[in-house]
Amino acid sequence: MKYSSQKVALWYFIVAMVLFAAQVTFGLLAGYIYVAPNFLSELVPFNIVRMIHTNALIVWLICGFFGAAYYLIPEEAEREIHSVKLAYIQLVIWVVGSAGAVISYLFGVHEGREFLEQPLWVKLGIVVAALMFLYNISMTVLQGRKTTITNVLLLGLWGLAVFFLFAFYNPGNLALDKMYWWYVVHLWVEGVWELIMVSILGFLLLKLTGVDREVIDKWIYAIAALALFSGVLGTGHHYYWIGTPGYWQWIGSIFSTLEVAPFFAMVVFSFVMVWKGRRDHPNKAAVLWALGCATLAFFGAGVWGFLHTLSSVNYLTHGTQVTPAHGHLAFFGAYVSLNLAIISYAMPILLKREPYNQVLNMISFWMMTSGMAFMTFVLTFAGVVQTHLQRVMGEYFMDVQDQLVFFYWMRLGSGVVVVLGALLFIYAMARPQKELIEAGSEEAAPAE
Ligand code: HEM
Ligand code: HEM
Ligand SMILES: [Fe+2]
Repeated sequence: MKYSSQKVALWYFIVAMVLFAAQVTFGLLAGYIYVAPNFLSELVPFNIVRMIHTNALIVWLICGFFGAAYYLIPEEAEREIHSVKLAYIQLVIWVVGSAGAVISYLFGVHEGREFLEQPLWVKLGIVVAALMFLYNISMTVLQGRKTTITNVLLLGLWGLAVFFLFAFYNPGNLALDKMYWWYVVHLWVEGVWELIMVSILGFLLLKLTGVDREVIDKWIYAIAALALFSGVLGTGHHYYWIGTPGYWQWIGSIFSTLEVAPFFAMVVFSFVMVWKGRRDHPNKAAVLWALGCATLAFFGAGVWGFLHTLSSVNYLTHGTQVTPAHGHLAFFGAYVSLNLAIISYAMPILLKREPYNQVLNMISFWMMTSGMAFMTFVLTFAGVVQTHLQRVMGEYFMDVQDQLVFFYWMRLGSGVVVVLGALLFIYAMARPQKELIEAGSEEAAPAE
């Protein structure tokens, strides 16, 4: 750790990991309700469990991004964070808001609109925390060295905050409501979050492989441009059936197909950097997560996204189990893995524990990855069967659901593996380093 204010990141990562554990646990609960529909139905109905699962996901991913920014910006800008105190106040607001949202949901208080269910006061809290954050990191960058990594990261984080503002606009007209809803949901994950992804990956590859900064910079700019070029009009793939004009079928199909390009470029980027890299970095787990992130994002977002993105295909698959098959692998590959990569890299340094025992971390990678991959396959099969029976043969929704129960059991099984993997990851990060303490090797210099 070069700058003492980087320590703030540690607390963001800890909060992120606690919420991560909660998120996957509620996923498991939702998966169990799918096979035992009456479970908890009076106490905490399925829609509330699902809400906590998806909201906790978004909240911990963003908390991880905050941590990543507080960790890497001092190193990139070559100065301490503008205000450490502000960063801690921001975290407190974040935690209070998250807890407030969960408690509200448990009492059935929410605003509807998937992913944006937070009560108004929580939404306002999110904006206040985001403003504090943007002010803090922007001041740090403006007064320090400006790099491609900080430029693109800042653009992504500002974009994240700006598009969230559409959560406050809730028109009564259902078509308009849906249109603006996608401004948040789509323009985040297939727009500005990709900028966050490529800049954090770029930072990790820079540190882990020792490749020249100029090379990394060119890739970052090219990928950021590709992401925005394809992703903005790619929003059209959500405008097929909501009452928007027919030309969206063409625009959405063409531009969202192009969205595969930035994800493919990120795979090439990561592997080429690791192959070219001169540095044999001791943190193999972080390298594994970084490569896994690019690869799984390509499959989850790119391949599984393309599967149902052409309007002629989406006409049949819209809202079937194909959608969560894609949603799970895309979120896991792109943004969960990204966070776990930067946490794997930064936590040992923040805790002055490097080189740490990475075997457990790497086992957790394979557990989570194989669990999520299996879940994706199972849901894809379920989705194909559902599409055929329900959309082609015209059978009733609930009759078809009854025939899919075998797939839902397998989804539950893979979910158990994912949750165990997640807990193992947290344990691997938090575990005191016995070997090191015994060997008295505390002076082992932490590699950057
Ligand atoms: C990391 C990036 C991505 C993430 C995290 C992601 C996540 C999601 C999620 C969660 C949904 C479900 C939304 C809902 O209805 O509630 C969704 C829908 C969809 N995604 Fe993605 N996605 C990503 C990238 C892509 C890409 C690159 C494509 C196309 C190539 C794509 C195509 C689609 C389509 C067509 C739908 C609508 C499914 C339907 O009609 O039911 N996604 N995505
Ligand atoms: C880090 C891992 C996970 C991520 C990123 C994730 C993400 C998501 C997302 C984005 C959705 C909304 C999907 C959509 O609208 O298409 C969702 C719903 C859901 N997830 Fe997860 N999830 C994860 C882990 C799990 C686990 C371990 C389970 C356990 C079985 C699970 C079970 C469910 C269920 C049952 C739903 C509701 C699906 C529905 O309404 O049909 N998830 N998850
Ligand atoms: Fe989309």
